[in-house]
This record gives sequence, C-alpha cells and structure tokens, in this order.
Amino acid sequence: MTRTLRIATRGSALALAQTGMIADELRRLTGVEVTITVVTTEGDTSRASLASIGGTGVFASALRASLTAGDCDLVVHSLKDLPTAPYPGLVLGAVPLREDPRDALCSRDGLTLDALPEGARIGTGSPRRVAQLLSLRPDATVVDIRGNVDTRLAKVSSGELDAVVLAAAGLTRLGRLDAVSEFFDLSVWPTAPGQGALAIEAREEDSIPELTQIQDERTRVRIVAERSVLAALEAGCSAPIGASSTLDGDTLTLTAVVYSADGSAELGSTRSVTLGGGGAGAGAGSALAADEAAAVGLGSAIATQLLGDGAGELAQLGSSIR
Ligand SMILES: NCc1[nH]cc(CCC(=O)O)c1CC(=O)O
Repeated sequence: MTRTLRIATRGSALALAQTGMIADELRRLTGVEVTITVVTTEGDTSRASLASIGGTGVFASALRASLTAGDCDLVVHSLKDLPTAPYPGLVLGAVPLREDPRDALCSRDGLTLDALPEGARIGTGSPRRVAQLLSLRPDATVVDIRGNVDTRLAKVSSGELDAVVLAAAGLTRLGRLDAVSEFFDLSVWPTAPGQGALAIEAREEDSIPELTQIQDERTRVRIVAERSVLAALEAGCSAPIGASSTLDGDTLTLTAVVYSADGSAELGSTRSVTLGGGGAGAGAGSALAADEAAAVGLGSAIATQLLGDGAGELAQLGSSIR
C-alpha cells in the first residue's frame, strides 16, 4: 500500500496555492500519496482588524489543533504567521526554499511610492508596514484593510485606495506579479521575520523522513535567526519589527529594525556570525542543529542590543505581547 500523508491548510487562495505546491513536491520527490483538507481559522472568519483579534496565531491555532488531534499529518503555514513560541507536541518539520521576502507596492498606472499624489490613501493591516509607509510618506493616509490578496488588489483598481502593500511572495504564488508597481529594497524596508518562507509543521512523535527532501537548510537557518529576534523581544507578528538576513557562504548576517507606531523613529542593528556546521565529524542533523543554535544566538544578541537602545519604549512592545 502506498504511504499517504494528509496535509491540512487554510482555505484562502494563497494557502491552497502554497499547500498545492508542497503536495506536488512531496509526490514528485518521494512518491507518497498526499491528501489536502481545508480547516477554517479565526483569521478567516473574523472581519475584525488583525491587530485587534490578536495578531499572533489567529491563522495557526485551528490548524495546530487538527494536527494535535491526529486529523492530519502535516500543516502548511506561511512562516510569518506562525507564532514563535514552541507548541507542545509539534515541531517545525521542514522549511522549503524561500520565495522573495520583499514587500511590494501595488498602485494604478505603475506609480511608485514617491510618485503617489499628496495624501494618497494606502491600504495595509500591518503595524510594521504602517510605520514604514509613514516614515517615507508622512503625508499618506494609511487605511487598515483585511481580506485576501484579490480583495485588496480590487480596492486599488476600483479607486477606493491609491495603493496597497503586499508580500511579493504571495503575489508570486498567486500569479499576480503583474500588479506590482515597486519592490521595496530590504535595506530600506526589511519585512516580517520569515516572510516568503513556508513552515511544514508535524507531530513531534511522528517520523516523516520524506520531509528532509523538501527542506532547504539554508532558508531554515535564516528564518530561525529572524524569528529569534521576535522571540527575544517577546513580540508577536503584529509588532512593528522588520528583519532580513543573508547567508553568504558560511556567513549569516541579520538586520532587525524596530519602529515607532507612526514611523517617526526607528532603531536598527546588524550583526554577522560564521557558521561552523558543528565542526568536522558532526553528523548532518547535528550540523544543522549547531547552525540553528548559532542563528538563535545572533538573533538574541541583536534583540538584547535593541532593547538596550530603548526599542521596548520606542515600539511599546509590552502592549503587543500575546
Ligand atoms: N499575513 C498575511 C500573509 N501571510 C503570508 C502572506 C504571503 C507572503 C508570505 O508567504 O510571507 C501574507 C499576505 C501578505 O502579507 O501580503
């Protein structure tokens, strides 16, 4: 009998697209059979603003409950929507190769952020994007929006908004890169920790060797570093924090920026570490574990520095702990 893996996912077009891609890769690379079931989450049913219903975890909890209950074997999440706190009994089974981590502006007539009219109405639901937008365009009116990618883009074509900011990765996966008028460079516009990457979550007690075949270890080490800043700042995905990383050879470099809510002030820090892969003689698994530990150390060092510089007060992190 062919082995079957059951994957659970949210039902949005983006979630279905990215889960479908993972399912196809698992089938192609390992020969397993894969089934997909849709789980509705609070993030899908509530129309309240994301910040108000709790940010961290609103998309993830129902999926995690399904995994814990044994109703599925794997869950595909957008990594940036996955809370940093460990979840009892579940593990990050695999992190596939990352898509473009940048944010993109989608406006009419290809206008860039600089070229938008005075007082332009720009839609986003993310406190980080609000701060970044206002820091570059203090005259803009930022409108808090919810909804899937197509709904957001429709508000621009209809004229309700002049522009929206969306993740390039989501637009790529949905085949909507045509809507992009500007990609923001990560050096001026770092994005959410883990943006553009997916998380395949599994039960700790299960052994699913197929997962190593869809994992990109270099992506995994980078996102571990980015997320450890959030964890060390005790901030959630709704906090106004951007992070970006590079892994050049064995040099892992991480930048994190903390913003005030109105974008008028920011604090940043950049550090690097040389990864040793656990040293000669270390097994493949322990080499990855050693690199992940170094990545966590890098993120914590950056968080400690930012807190020492006053990031807690600047971003009012206490109020975004969830
Ligand atoms: N919070 C919503 C969300 N979660 C993941 C993505 C797509 C990009 C990704 O995989 O990081 C998006 C949409 C967006 O931010 O535009």
